[in-house]
Amino acid sequence: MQKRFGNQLVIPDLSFTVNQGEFITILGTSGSGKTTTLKMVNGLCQPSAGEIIINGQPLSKLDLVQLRRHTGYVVQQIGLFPHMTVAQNIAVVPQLLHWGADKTAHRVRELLQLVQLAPAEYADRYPAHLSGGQQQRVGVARALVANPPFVLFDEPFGALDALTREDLQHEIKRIHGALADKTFMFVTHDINEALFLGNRVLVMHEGRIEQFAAPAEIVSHPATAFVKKLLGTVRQNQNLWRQQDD
Ligand SMILES: Nc1ncnc2c1ncn2[C@@H]1O[C@H](COP(=O)(O)OP(=O)(O)OP(=O)(O)O)[C@@H](O)[C@H]1O
Repeated sequence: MQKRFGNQLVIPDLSFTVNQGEFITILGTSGSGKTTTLKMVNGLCQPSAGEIIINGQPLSKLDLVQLRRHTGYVVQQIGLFPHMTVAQNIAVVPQLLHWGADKTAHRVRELLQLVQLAPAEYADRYPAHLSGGQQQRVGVARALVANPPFVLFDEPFGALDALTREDLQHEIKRIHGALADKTFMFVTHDINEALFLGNRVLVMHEGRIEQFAAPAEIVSHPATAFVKKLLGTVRQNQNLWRQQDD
């Protein structure tokens, strides 16, 4: 597919296939088109040319309710409604889908347990009374509530401190493992995060794919000069720390 904003060709040519149950990370520098790609998969913006096919069906043929069922979306800015409790925030999509009160309450409890926020303690709190990491856990619960086959993450841990971030990286990997059939697509500009989380990593640069492969393959056989340079930044950091130790 292709994406153009005005006369700016942001994504000249992008084509890839994701299998059900994969955890794909999309790694790239700022402005490489990662968010735009995710938004096209989510139906929030349309490709200028080309098509996204889900299980043989073009995404453009789905209506709004089908789209909401089809994807969960977690973003860095979290976007929890401040005047709603944690439980009410998680219940937004069930309300849109007209679930009954009992089914919704049961599902909210189940999700809070999955993201390891004790329902008795957290269900009735307001977002302002949660840490950034806890808010992101609620964001993940909200994205999973309607059991979508796809869950998209746009730099969800970007604003968190290093330890909370590491904690949530392990959590999200555990959650993906616990929900065996779900497809996760996770945008990040952090190479360590991309290599740790993804079973395959899609490396993007200027709207094109530089490499789409398993982390071990990327590390041992970087396909392009750009990928080599990215890997080089990790080694450079390691060298920096070593110098600090001396
Ligand atoms: N609605 C829009 N109108 C015009 N240009 C846009 C729009 N959205 C994105 N762009 C441009 O498209 C390019 C890719 O943006 P995108 O947000 O997809 O990059 P990204 O890889 O996610 O970057 P970052 O890591 O900084 O979020 C950028 O040059 C951006 O300025």
